[in-house]
Amino acid sequence: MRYISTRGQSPALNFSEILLGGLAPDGGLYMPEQYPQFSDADLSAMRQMSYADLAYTILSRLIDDIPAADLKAIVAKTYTPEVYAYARPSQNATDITPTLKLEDGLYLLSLSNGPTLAFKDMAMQLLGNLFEYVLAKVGQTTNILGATSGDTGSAAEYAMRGKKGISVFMLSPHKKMSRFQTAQMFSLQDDNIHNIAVKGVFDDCQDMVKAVSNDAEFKAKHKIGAVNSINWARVAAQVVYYFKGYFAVTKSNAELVSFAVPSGNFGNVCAGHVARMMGLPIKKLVVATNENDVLDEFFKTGVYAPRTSAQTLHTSSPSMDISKASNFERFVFDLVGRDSEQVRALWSKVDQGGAFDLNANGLFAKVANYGLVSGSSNHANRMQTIRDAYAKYGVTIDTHTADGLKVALEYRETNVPMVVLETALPAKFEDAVVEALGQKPERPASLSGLESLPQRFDVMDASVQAIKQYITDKV
Ligand SMILES: Cc1ncc(COP(=O)(O)O)c(C=O)c1O
Ligand SMILES: N[C@@H](CCOP(=O)(O)O)C(=O)O
Repeated sequence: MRYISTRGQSPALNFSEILLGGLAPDGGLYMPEQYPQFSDADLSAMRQMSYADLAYTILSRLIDDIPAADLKAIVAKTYTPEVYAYARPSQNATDITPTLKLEDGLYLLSLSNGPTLAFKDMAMQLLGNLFEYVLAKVGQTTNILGATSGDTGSAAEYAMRGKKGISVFMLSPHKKMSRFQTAQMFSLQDDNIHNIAVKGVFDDCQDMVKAVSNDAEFKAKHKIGAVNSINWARVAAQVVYYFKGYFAVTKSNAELVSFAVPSGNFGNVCAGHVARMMGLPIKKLVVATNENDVLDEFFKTGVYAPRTSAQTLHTSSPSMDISKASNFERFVFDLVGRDSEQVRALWSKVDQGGAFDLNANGLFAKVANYGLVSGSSNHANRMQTIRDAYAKYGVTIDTHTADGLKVALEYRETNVPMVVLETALPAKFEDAVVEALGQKPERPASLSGLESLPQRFDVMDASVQAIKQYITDKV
């Protein structure tokens, strides 16, 4: 499988060649040249597979430059019950992504049972193992530069700590993550982990990462790698759990399923879009945003108008406080029939702080063909949804999952199961859960007292020059 850039001005490359980098040299995002297709017979064969076997079956169609036995071993080592150890008492602890039935036709897909209690572990643990394998093969090291609004950062740091030849430089918005998220990252004392709190919002951090990635000389000199979902491998790994969730709630491939996805950077729902393009019978992909509702605005109006840092709100689902959704470019690439010239024209506006409107050229009307719909949630909605879920189903959910559930309920259809992706465990957002329920959510015993551990981090202005200097000084 070859990978091409959404902006069409970079050479096509193999998976291992795009694994370590972020943006393509032309500023675009890598996409598979074509989507592998899973037939009805394939789906039937995959239905009963373990998570690891399913992951191998899907990923081996996207990765053909790692020997099959090696890829199989990497996947098997990643998706084990020991790595994804947390499970609610009513769930099967050996299931990597257990499904919880809330009521007839409504399910929660638990994606947050990994080491950092968020769905990011699903892909990041695999990335850690893939990086280690590929780096050893080519005898190289890497300095990962990432941006986080709270969960990618800790997932990356837990996946990469102790890995030979890998250092992590993680930018996060200063004082805008939950107490748990902050402590989970900043309490790490490993020499290869560098936490940098940026005076700004997540989008400022992501812009800094993109600017460094766009400086080809600096990128090559300092071997800069990426772990954000601008890295295709993240999206590829996330495709797997849509298949797993689909099989968990259906008996035959003739059934359709809808998924509700708490969204910010559009990486998670982009993986759902890819799964659908590969032949998974998905009816709707419900994009659920918080008050930072740029994506909801697009799917309702056809206008994509990213907001400035000053216009980006600090909410009680802080990991979704994002106004410039990176992976949206991947979806638009498909929407415009993979016409990279059109993508370049649209993003030349976005990259200059502008917006675009897909109504005039008739493209917005085509969005319906992809099953994408949207809605948004605010603080009052999410508090009420957390209370309702607890009262009706006896389940405590986090604020992001609550945004997903709130919007999911607006799009339920008879005979189409709705699966809400649980993107984090409530323990990560304890203060908000206490506000909603008046009691603390449970957390794994190993993480008790996390917030009291000593923290190590540096504070920085949102400056590309400053982060370049910081990396230069440390490596
Ligand atoms: C808990 C949680 N929910 C939802 C999201 C949004 O996912 P995405 O950025 O892939 O749209 C994130 C961050 O990405 C997150 O950390
Ligand atoms: N919500 C994310 C933001 C980064 O998203 P990514 O999927 O592009 O890595 C976070 O928690 O850091």
